[in-house]
Amino acid sequence: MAPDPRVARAFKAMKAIGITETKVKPVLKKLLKLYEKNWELIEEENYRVLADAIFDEEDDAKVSGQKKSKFNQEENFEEEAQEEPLRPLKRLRRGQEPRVPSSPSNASPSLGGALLIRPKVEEDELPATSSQHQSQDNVKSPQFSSGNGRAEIQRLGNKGKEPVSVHVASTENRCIPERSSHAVSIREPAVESGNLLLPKVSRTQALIKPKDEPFTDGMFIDNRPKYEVPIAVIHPDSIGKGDSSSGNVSLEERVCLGSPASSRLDGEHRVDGVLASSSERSSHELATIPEENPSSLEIASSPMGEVKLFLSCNSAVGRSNFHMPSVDELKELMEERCLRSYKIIDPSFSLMNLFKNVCECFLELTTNSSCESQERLGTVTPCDLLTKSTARDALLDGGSKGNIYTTSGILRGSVDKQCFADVAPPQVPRPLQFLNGLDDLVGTCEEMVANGSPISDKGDPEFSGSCSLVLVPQCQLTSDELRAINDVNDITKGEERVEIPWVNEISNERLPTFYYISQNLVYQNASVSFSLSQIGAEHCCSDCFGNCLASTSAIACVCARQTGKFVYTPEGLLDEEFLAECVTMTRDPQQQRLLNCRDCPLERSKNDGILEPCKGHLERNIIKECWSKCGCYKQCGNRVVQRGINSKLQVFFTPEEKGWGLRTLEKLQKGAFVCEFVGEIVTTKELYDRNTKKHNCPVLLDAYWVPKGVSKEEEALCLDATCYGNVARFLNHRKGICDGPQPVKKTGEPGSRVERCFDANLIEIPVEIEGPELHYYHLAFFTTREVDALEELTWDYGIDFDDHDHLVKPFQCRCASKFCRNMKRSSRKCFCFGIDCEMSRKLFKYTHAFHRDKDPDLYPLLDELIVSLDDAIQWWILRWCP
Ligand SMILES: C[S@@+](CC[C@H](N)C(=O)[O-])C[C@H]1O[C@@H](n2cnc3c(N)ncnc32)[C@H](O)[C@@H]1O
Repeated sequence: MAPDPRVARAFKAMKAIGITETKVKPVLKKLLKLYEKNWELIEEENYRVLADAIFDEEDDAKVSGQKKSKFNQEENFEEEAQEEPLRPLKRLRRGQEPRVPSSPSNASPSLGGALLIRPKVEEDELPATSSQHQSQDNVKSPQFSSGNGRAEIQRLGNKGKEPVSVHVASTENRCIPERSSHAVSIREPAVESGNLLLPKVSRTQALIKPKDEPFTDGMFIDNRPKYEVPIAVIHPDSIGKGDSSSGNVSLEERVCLGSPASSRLDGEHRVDGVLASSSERSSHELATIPEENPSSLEIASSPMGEVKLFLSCNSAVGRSNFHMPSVDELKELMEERCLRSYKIIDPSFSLMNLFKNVCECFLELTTNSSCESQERLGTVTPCDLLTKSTARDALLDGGSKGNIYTTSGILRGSVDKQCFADVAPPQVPRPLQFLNGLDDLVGTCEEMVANGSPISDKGDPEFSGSCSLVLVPQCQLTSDELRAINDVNDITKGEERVEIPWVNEISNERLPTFYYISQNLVYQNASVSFSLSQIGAEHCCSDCFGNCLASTSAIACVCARQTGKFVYTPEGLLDEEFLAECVTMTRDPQQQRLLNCRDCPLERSKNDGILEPCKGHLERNIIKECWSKCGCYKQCGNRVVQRGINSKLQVFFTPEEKGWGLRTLEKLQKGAFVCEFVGEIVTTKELYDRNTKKHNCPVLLDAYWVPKGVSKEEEALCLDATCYGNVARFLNHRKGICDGPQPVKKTGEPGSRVERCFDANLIEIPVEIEGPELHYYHLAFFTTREVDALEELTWDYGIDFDDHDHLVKPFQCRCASKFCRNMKRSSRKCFCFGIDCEMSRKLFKYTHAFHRDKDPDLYPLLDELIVSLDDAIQWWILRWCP
């Protein structure tokens, strides 16, 4: 008959750690019986229970052998010893001396009556006195024990399910009262073969070195069983007697770790070798571990008598208790993990696991470090914005779970993809940098494993010990790369009222480098002056008070006079009528009014003094906001743009090969202010002097050129956001939202030409804020319609893609709009009307413009005709043109 595969697996697992089948068989049999064939418990943690039971059996066999030879008696002992290995609990009474009565009332006060809460299964199957004896033994002999030097903890099944808990039942406070605030350094106590219940760290999964520490970090994870264990006890006789500061007094005589409350290893009173209530964390002093004794403990005490041990793991200690790990601590931890845990027992040893443990070790020891401490030690330099816990997640999960940058939910996954999809260091800036840094640590660790040699201190003598172990190398990222990484959660670096994160869900490309500014800055020659003396009262509503919008007469507010009404609603949205007007004026070719200047500064700049005919500047509506010189308050409803960005925005990498774009993370109402276009204020001349290829996103501030008759070079201004700019620099050119053929409608009706102009969901509107600097104004973007969350925000650059002499170098537009002006038409010959359809479009455009100016009466008729024809042509083009 084929062996039971589970049995075979158990044999195999044991074989891997050098235990023969002969040894396994009887123990396994007994365990199965004990656990009622609950294999899970046996298989758990790589057959830990089984391995332990076998080891225990071996130990006991030895002990019994010794006893036999010594006393040559106790005939029943062997029988008993044979039973014991079956119960992992047996460990707790190994080496026990004659048992004392089991009544809890007899428990030694020095232990507070440590009781062993056993699983029911044990009560059912073990002699009733057994557990009682165990606990009483421990009560009676409060000595540190670890048998073979290990602190021990056993998880057993309660009916095969629940772990054993060891409770400190007494509420007596065993702390030495009125301890003066002093530090005590205590060496590892001499241990005797065991009487005291101490937690045992699993051989296979030990993450924390158990040698000197009674507890493992794993114990403090909330959803794990809570162990209530007396860590150290004070002999009743020694209380009040001993000089607590005396180095001659033994540990058990002098120290009680924590109050009764803090002796519970739960919640607040975490013990990483440390017990302390969080409220008193600040008043501890630290004793240094003597160099020669790497395994000694650091003990701090507070005036309240609380004592705190700083052992090797501080991950659960609060920030204020930050303890920078020393070389010895790290070494101890590593030794335990690498030498003991891995070398001896773990059958599934792998370098990767080792590596993970190194990382975890490192992180555990630094998790609570403050930024300053990290900086001081030169640790994790490029990673300092990444929380240690997330770094750990990233490291330990290999990024599979994502969530590298957890502070922004939106970033999840994408950043993960970006950082971990590719192993190439430049594309995995932060985590890889971190991993690279740990290479050294791993190397050192491996060396240590191989040689058993301590880690050498090669760090700055000032930080001797710790420094050499914090082996994160010099930052290998360029400052640009670092900037991109650091700005991931907020490209504004705090310049705006809101954070604006970036995300790339498409590729590994990082955000281009630029300097975020939230206000326009003058580059060099631009003549922009905000001197208060220049701004007369006639341009400010000096007579207003409070909120201008609340005043009964809009005209009372000088600022509103320019538009004839307030353009903002009390909700801060653009007035619908005003918005519609702006849209038609800006986007509808029929409504656009192009104004030509005689001496166009733009043409002059472009052609180096050679005057070309002006191509025309769009006439626009302008908003005048109240400002500091006005009588109203800052909260006045006529101040919207100047308050800055208020929506949740995100820079993202577009899937349509448009590069980066901007989107909203929340629904935006129609007429909502989104952002201003901020950049360097440059003269058109300065702009052309720059490399025009690089600077392809300038914005002309030309709304007043004609009326004001701008002719001075320093007053012909543009905004260039290429190097210095705000989030608007990521706004792409309009994106199509219309699907299917558009019905031919009259102007202004849904589906008409105007409707198409809503292709872009933002519109730019000039805003005067500071004063009547007519050649300078702010350019603000407002939504032209309701915009859904995650929708890309776009505006119509107003590019004439056919005009190759344009300031903005045309790009291959991928707006996807049916009405895209950059449709590839050159090769398209259309046979509608027997002419090239590009030509036909132009023809209609110009005819229309001509007739509108020349013959207003003809306009409505012509308009309708053109709309019909143009739509027909476009429909034809889309349908039939090659
Ligand atoms: C103001 S920037 C917008 C942000 C830019 N996408 C980026 O990655 O930084 C303008 C540039 O974006 C690209 N772009 C904007 N709209 C586009 C569109 N509809 N189709 C293709 N490219 C576009 C062009 O390269 C253009 O020069």
